[in-house]
Amino acid sequence: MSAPLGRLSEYSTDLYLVTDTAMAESVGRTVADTVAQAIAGGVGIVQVRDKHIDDAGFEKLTVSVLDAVQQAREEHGIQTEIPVFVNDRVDVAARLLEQGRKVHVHVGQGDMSADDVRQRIGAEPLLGVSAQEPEHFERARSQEVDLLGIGPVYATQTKETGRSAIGPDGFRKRAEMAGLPAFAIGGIKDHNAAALRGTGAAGICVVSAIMTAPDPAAAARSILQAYTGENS
Ligand SMILES: Cc1ncc(COP(=O)(O)OP(=O)(O)O)c(N)n1
Ligand SMILES: Cc1ncsc1CCOP(=O)(O)O
Ligand SMILES: [Mg+2]
Repeated sequence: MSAPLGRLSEYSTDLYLVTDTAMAESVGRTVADTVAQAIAGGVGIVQVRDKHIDDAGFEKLTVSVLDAVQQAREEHGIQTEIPVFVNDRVDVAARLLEQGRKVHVHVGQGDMSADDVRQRIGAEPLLGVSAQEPEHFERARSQEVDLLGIGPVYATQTKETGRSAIGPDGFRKRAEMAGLPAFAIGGIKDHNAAALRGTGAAGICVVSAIMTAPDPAAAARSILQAYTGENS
């Protein structure tokens, strides 16, 4: 059984895009343009992830994504808010929040602890945590965590995770015991997304299959259709 969506229930959680600047640039696009197109294809949550730029560059990148999200929502008449998560950079998120920008935070097991992040950003922003093991789930449940990223579900070239792919069944088992909304991540494409339907996922997270796609809107639409089984 999947966990209730809690504070995520006001969002479209099925498809969560995690950005990669180098991937977007390799196909001649900006991250902001890619995000805008992906939203047209049905992406409902965005995370800004860039391991290479400094904090000032990351802050600028995040502002460009926030603006692109707003513009895309207006252009496509999307009423539902699309939350933008900051990957790892808690200081940047705190600065943006101080400026009145609405951002959320995602951290992994090797990053700042969820309790410390919460102290830094306050109660309102959403907080996501990467988790793989029962003890990670248990700890997250005792903290003010809103969602978990669980994976890699399939093999991925995007991140050196040091872990074997858990597959849809491995994800299902973990989502069942997680007790928090669980997002599947790692190697998810249109040809393997359907296997995650009915696994208790709150949604699926995608990086390369959208960031490098020639048409990010079409890629998002096709992954979403495969996952939900619904035609848009
Ligand atoms: C939704 C989501 N799930 C998992 C991750 C991975 O986070 P982490 O383990 O901290 O690795 P990096 O992304 O920081 O390399 C994620 N980013 N998002
Ligand atoms: C950030 C992250 N965390 C676990 S797998 C992964 C990368 C997933 O990228 P892709 O969708 O390109 O396989
Ligand atoms: Mg991290």
